[in-house]
Amino acid sequence: MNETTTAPVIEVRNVTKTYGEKVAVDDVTFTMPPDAILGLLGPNGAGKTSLIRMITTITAPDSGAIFFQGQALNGYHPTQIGYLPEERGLYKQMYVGEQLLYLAQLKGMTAKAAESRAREWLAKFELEGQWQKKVEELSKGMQQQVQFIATVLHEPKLLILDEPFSGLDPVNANRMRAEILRMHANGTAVIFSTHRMEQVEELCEYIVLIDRGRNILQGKVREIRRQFMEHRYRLNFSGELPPALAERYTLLNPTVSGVDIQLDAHLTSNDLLRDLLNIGVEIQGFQEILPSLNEIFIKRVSRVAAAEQPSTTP
Ligand SMILES: Nc1ncnc2c1ncn2[C@@H]1O[C@H](COP(=O)(O)OP(=O)(O)OP(=O)(O)O)[C@@H](O)[C@H]1O
Repeated sequence: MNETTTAPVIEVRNVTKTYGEKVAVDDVTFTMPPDAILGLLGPNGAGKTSLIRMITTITAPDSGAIFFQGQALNGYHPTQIGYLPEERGLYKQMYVGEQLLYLAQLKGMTAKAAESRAREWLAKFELEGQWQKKVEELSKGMQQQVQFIATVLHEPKLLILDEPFSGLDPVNANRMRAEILRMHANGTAVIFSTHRMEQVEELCEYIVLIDRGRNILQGKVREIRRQFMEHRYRLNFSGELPPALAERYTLLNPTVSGVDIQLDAHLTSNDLLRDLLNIGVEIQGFQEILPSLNEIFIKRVSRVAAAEQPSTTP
């Protein structure tokens, strides 16, 4: 096996990018995990697109370096990448089929191979009747699916998808999600960029969280959620809650059949369960509450901001 096949698909090392005075990407370092879809997350203006534009060689870093399968990015690598930008970029006046063939040939495919694959892909999205339509005649969602097809047609090693589901109805979003997962299972590396944290939880096992140009958190989603756990449990019960419960614990979000229990850090879930049984709670359900990525993001950002506050002590 040669060295490049075992190297990570993308490695970003100490990359910085400025536009005039604006530092859009500030010393970002991360490596694509070998098996997981990577979620590139951050609020509007965080620097995600600036980073992606460097990975796709549209722009170059001011400092730092990006490696594709162990090689410094070069002019050949864009043919190995499929990029679906947030701002869709199809030629509106061109016919769908003609456009797909044109874009696939730019990525090095022959017209013949591109045509048979384009027809297969259009059929998957039930768009086979659109070959002879102009892009501007399609609905927004259909245009997005055509652009997705243009992104994947040349079977890139790396797929970069910026908000791919925006504007799609649930059926088409699910269809696209299934295709992304299928390609990933077949060995395509995927970077999924979004500010919609809940979508990341459905698709990604690994995240890189960017805020104001900086990488403020990265790792496996499950481990990050554990790291930010708050010893909080959701209890579902039947009947009345014994008053002793409220005397012993901090209770949150009560409803007629459920309540969240905040536990002191030195107690375990088994301690709590034992106590609930002793008190006489009729337990219907019991589950640890893991924080959502949204909550983690807000917490992490506020921690970073607090650490950056200038000291008020003289
Ligand atoms: N060509 C440019 N010239 C000047 N400033 C830019 C340019 N491109 C981006 N910026 C600035 O760099 C910062 C990062 O922008 P970027 O588009 O990378 O963010 P983003 O995370 O992709 O945001 P969004 O989720 O809104 O797409 C922003 O403050 C933006 O205004």
